[in-house]
Amino acid sequence: MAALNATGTGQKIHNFNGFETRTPFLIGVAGGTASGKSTVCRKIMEKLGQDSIDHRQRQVVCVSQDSFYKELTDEEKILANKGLFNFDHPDAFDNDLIYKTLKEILNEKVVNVPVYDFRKNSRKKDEVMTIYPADVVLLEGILVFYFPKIRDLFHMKLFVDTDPDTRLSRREWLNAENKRLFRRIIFLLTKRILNRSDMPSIHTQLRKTELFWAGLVVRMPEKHLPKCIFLGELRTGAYSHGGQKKSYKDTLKVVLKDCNIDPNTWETLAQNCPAQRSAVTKGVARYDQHRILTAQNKHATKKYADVIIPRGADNEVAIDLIVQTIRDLLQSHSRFQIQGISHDRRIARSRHYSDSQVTRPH
Ligand SMILES: Nc1ncnc2c1ncn2[C@@H]1O[C@H](COP(=O)(O)OP(=O)(O)O)[C@@H](O)[C@H]1O
Ligand SMILES: Nc1ccn([C@@H]2O[C@H](COP(=O)(O)O)[C@@H](O)[C@H]2O)c(=O)n1
Repeated sequence: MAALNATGTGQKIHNFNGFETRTPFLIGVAGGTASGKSTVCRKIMEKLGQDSIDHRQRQVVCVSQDSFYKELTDEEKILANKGLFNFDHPDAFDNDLIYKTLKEILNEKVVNVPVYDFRKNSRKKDEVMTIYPADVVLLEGILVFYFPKIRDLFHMKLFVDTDPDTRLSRREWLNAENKRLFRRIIFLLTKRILNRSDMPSIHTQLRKTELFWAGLVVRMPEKHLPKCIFLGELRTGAYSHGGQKKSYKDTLKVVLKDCNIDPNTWETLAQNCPAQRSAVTKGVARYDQHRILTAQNKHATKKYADVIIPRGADNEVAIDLIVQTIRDLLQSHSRFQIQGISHDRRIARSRHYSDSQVTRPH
């Protein structure tokens, strides 16, 4: 499957399934949330004996797309805390940084990738993960095949295909008192139920309710308490006591934009109940349509995979085949071999390394 040509310059070129590539060999691992992407990658690393090697010396390294979640704006943070931010959308990731990082990895550069804190929906301050040049680099994530520019960088594409009910029923999740996992369970559960009953997503329903409620507040007589609280703040952009700045105004603005309604003319529109109802109904339908299309595109990325791994990490046969392919790739180098047979590479590599790494790849 994998062959090697020696060039006049001593550079090694793989010939893998008909196309030539220099090391490192880039493998994309996609699949739904909790399908077992990380577990499959961990197993691959273990079977290749890479997990026990110092991270600066590894021939195979694994990076997660999760490291590239974008920093949220203040408005988005408020939405995220309410469970209204869609972390499963391709634009939730810093795709330019993913592309730049992969290009640097392909050029055998030492790269630093952010470390993501799911509890804070934010990158960890002052912490990065240093990826040292390796021969095989795995990038795992829910949407690594979504954008053609990134997808085209992979030499091999794997898709971990675990059915949604299994993903949902992973028992460890239920024991974990962890906000992120809890959110994922709720997300998968509601998605399953809503898909089966052909109802709009929870994101869409929440947006619809929020906009109808916001319209009602606009039409209330001036002295009514909800109007004083919400629209007082909306008009002046004031701080709420002990709360975040302009929270109502900002979240409403994001929801209006999602539904293609102009926030500047919203109050005028909301004074006219039938007009507001019609605009909200249309806007929400458009939002839901867009959400469905994105979800379909996301799901459709499976078609780009070279290898589909049913049952995820339980599929030892598939994992062994992938491991053997990587072994073949590594062993086709004359200077070094996997599992410590040769040390030439470590010596040759040592001049690249700096001691600046803060954390290690998993
Ligand atoms: N084959 C499996 N059997 C049982 N539990 C699994 C299996 N694969 C993964 N898990 C568990 O399911 C959860 C999600 O797996 P993970 O590999 O993190 O998925 P992903 O990276 O796709 O989100 C983890 O708690 C993991 O231990
Ligand atoms: N702040 C965040 C960011 C992402 N998520 C969810 O995590 C899932 C991706 O994780 P994988 O382990 O499956 O790669 C994805 O479904 C996001 O919705 C989150 O909950 N909070």
